[in-house]
Amino acid sequence: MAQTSIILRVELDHDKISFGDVAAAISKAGGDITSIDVIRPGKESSVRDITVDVAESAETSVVDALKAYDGIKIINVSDRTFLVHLGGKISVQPNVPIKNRDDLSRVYTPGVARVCTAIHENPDKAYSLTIKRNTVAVVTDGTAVLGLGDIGPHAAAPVMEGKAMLFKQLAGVDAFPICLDTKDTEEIIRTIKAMSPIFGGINLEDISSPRCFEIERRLSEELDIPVFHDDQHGTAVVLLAGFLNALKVVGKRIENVRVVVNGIGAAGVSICKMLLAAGVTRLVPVDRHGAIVRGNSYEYPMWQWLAEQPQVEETEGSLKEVLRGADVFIGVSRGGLLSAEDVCTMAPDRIVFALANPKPEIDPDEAQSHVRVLATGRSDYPNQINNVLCFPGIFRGALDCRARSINEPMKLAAARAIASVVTSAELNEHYIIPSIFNEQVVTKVRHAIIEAAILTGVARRIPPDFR
Ligand SMILES: NC(=O)C1=CN([C@@H]2O[C@H](COP(=O)(O)OP(=O)(O)OC[C@H]3O[C@@H](n4cnc5c(N)ncnc54)[C@H](O)[C@@H]3O)[C@@H](O)[C@H]2O)C=CC1
Ligand SMILES: CC(=O)C(=O)O
Ligand SMILES: [Mg+2]
Repeated sequence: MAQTSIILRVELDHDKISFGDVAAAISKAGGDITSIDVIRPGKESSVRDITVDVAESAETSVVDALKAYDGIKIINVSDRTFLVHLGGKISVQPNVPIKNRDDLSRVYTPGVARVCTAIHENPDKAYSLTIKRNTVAVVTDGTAVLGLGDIGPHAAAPVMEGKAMLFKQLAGVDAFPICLDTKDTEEIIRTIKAMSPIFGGINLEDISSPRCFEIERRLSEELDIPVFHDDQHGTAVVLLAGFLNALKVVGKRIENVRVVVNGIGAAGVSICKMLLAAGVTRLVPVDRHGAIVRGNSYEYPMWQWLAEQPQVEETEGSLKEVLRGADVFIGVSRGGLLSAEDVCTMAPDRIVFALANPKPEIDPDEAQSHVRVLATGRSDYPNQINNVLCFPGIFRGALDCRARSINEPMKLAAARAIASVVTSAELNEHYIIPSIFNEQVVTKVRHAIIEAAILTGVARRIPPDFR
């Protein structure tokens, strides 16, 4: 069950209520007290901050239970998730201090002019003399933010700031969130191209399909730095890693399994492509209207491409109809589409990847006892399939070897690297994918990316540890 943590600031009238009564009321309403701070002690009354872990669904019950008591005044209820967002989550820090005029004249005018001239004479020097070497733009237009949809560029910012934090903490990459106030494909392409000189790579994020395909394709062709739409390829890379390991757990072979992928948008298209490249022979892509079927015609080029692949089935039907007998379900659509009854129609030893965020396609608590392997995009359940397992290492590797692009062999190598972090001795139903805090993940993905970039000729520099 999804948990949250709240801080209740309360004033207690000691003649009317004891702290023991408050603790009992919180516990009865489903809360678990994890810490207590006395903010203002006093004989007659006191003010305390009580931190409570509680299921998201029971948050209001805890507050309502306390309101029912005489002698307790609720001064404030803070949600700890909101508290970590106060003032934004990142900032820019200088690498060198400016302590005197001499420092000033070197980091800024007049000294800086000589450095500008050197870059003007040799643009490659931008990599050694500016932040370009280590900086990635995380760019969105706010049109497909998590599973929340088109919530706009302002509302998308907390996700992009979060990604920037992860880039830095996990891989030492400086990433900057850019939230564009336009949905126009050409304007997005023009804007990203115009700002690209300062960046060593472009991570596109939460841009809805089908525009995201054209934006990525054009930018990849027109820029000489890597452009990577993480919702497409990051998700597909991590999914493939989990998929390969899940098949090992249930003892099925990739060429025999029937796979249903629901939601053929940014993530779904890339997942289908990667599954086919990895050897899946029976694929059923599904979107809102039902299965995408071999031989039919479709308005979106990517759906049309799928309908022309020999591995795509000819069976028409709704999601629930085509799910019958499937070995694997992969959802990258929206939350709450399936029930336990639906997944029970799948083949024995079923594998379910319910990846919609924040609410999976099926409630994990409901699905758990009916499937052999369950994975979601969430951090509060085992087997978290999240592109954060991939993008820090991918960009660390791409920046270190100054890759021109991130190609298919590099993505496949990254997927295998992630899968390999889980050893056969460790592999089980609840551990098909490593934790994002496993330090081997970034190291192995970086190594795989550089190796594949060198082999495929897109590396412009051989990092010292590869010489
Ligand atoms: N766990 C992870 O690492 C990731 C999860 N996701 C999640 O996957 C979902 C989709 O993300 P994107 O591909 O970026 O969005 P998108 O907007 O590009 O694609 C969503 C697709 O789902 C389809 N869809 C919507 N409702 C549907 C329904 N009831 N049945 C079948 N198809 C339906 C839409 O028509 C669209 O084609 C989101 O919930 C997102 O949070 C996306 C990327 C990474
Ligand atoms: C994880 C992610 O990128 C998404 O849900 O959109
Ligand atoms: Mg995303």
